[in-house]
Amino acid sequence: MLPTPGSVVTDADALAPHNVDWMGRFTGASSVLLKPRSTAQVAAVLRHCHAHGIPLVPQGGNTGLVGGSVPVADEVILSLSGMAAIESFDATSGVVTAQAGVVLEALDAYVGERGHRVPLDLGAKGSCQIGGNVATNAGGSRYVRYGSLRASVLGVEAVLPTGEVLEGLTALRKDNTGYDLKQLMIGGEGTLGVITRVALACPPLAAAVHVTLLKVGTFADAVALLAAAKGQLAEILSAFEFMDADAVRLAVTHLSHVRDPLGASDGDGGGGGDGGGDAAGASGGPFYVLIETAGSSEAHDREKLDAFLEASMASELVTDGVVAESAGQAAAFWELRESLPEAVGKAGAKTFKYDVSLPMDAFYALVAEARARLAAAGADADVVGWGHMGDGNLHLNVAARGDVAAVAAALEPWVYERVAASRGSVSAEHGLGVMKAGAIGYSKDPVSVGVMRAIKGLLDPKGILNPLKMLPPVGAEKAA
Ligand SMILES: O=C(O)CC[C@@H](O)C(=O)O
Ligand SMILES: [Zn+2]
Repeated sequence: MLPTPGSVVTDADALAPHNVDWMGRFTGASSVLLKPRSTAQVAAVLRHCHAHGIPLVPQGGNTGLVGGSVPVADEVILSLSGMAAIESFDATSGVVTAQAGVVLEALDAYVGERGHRVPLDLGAKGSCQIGGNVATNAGGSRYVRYGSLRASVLGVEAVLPTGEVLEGLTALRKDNTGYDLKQLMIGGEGTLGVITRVALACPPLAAAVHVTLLKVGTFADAVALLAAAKGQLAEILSAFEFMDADAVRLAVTHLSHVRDPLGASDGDGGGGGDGGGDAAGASGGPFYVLIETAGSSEAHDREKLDAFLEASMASELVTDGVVAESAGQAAAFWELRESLPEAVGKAGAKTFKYDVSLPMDAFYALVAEARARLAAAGADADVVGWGHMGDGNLHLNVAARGDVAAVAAALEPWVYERVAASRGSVSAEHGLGVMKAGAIGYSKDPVSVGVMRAIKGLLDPKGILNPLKMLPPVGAEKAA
């Protein structure tokens, strides 16, 4: 099969952005990128690589945060960007079938024009691709409403490391015939197969969407607000996003286009510096909560939201808040929330990121303890927390300056041990990639890791597909 023009890239400048992740933290040294246009071409590449023992790394939008989509050494980069067709849409079921390289935002726009929405939304939507989203089982801010992609992805076509094609592109809602093999591809981080096409169930577009930004004084109040939102907003709740005051401060300080709509009225003294050991700083308060509702009736939804807000104000759970009165204002609230990864990246020489699931009683305690630990170590760092609180998913971020090695030593393995002690997950939604492969043992028992290794060995006997991602070399995992 002759390569089509542009499907083989060897020019060093053209390769450079594919050899490094977007945060600039993981760099590989691949000398070739392949850009197949069809499943048959992907299969041909994998057959060849399998026969000759050539390692390769699948790459979508390369927006991941754990170094999962860049080479560790000189693996061939297999880009799915050349497979970006939306192939079909079923107006009755809302099922869209698309090739792996379709950009999430483009897919959402396509189904949006047809009265539906993709059940996944995240900050990187402008460049991440649906194949990568499925391969990493990306979470994002609509998870609280639509749940994991594992339920919304109805079918997956994937090429196995041997070059065989797993023909799983069904659009069936129910299918209990045999093991559900597509689940190995969803969240498999490209270690078991290369996803080439997906069938995704998209819920109806909401006729009424409301976005509100609220401020609460303590983390306990944020927890109570979440319970109230789940109870009172119920089926129209479509996002419950949490940000601490220091995260918001970093965004407005480092990003000129971002504003804090509640900033001017910050009269409770906690929103200023990064703590310095005072009580407000140690607790991290105040906290911001972005709530989105999405439903079918403007009047009904607004009535529900207003009743919820009145009750929350009356009970003094909420100290301040604003409801977006235009689409532009709603977008600005989301911009504040989605700008946090970029903001924290600008605040220090090195950013440490921990994407964890924790029970509510340990959720913000992790941020507060990390802050106290680093202060005690004399570190020059901003310690901030935000996340998808409705799903128990915290993003602990540390922007470190000065002696970053000392910061690393203070954080690891302490963070992982702390999460394991709470029976949390050390990888809630970003995956393990190369960054956290060695930490798998903090969240999975040895028997589970052994079964994972056996599956990997069965499907990829030569270990060519995305090596050193997700599963560390035998014996290299740290125990809980
Ligand atoms: O940068 C992070 O830690 C989280 C990124 C993303 O998952 C988010 O929810 O903002
Ligand atoms: Zn997230």
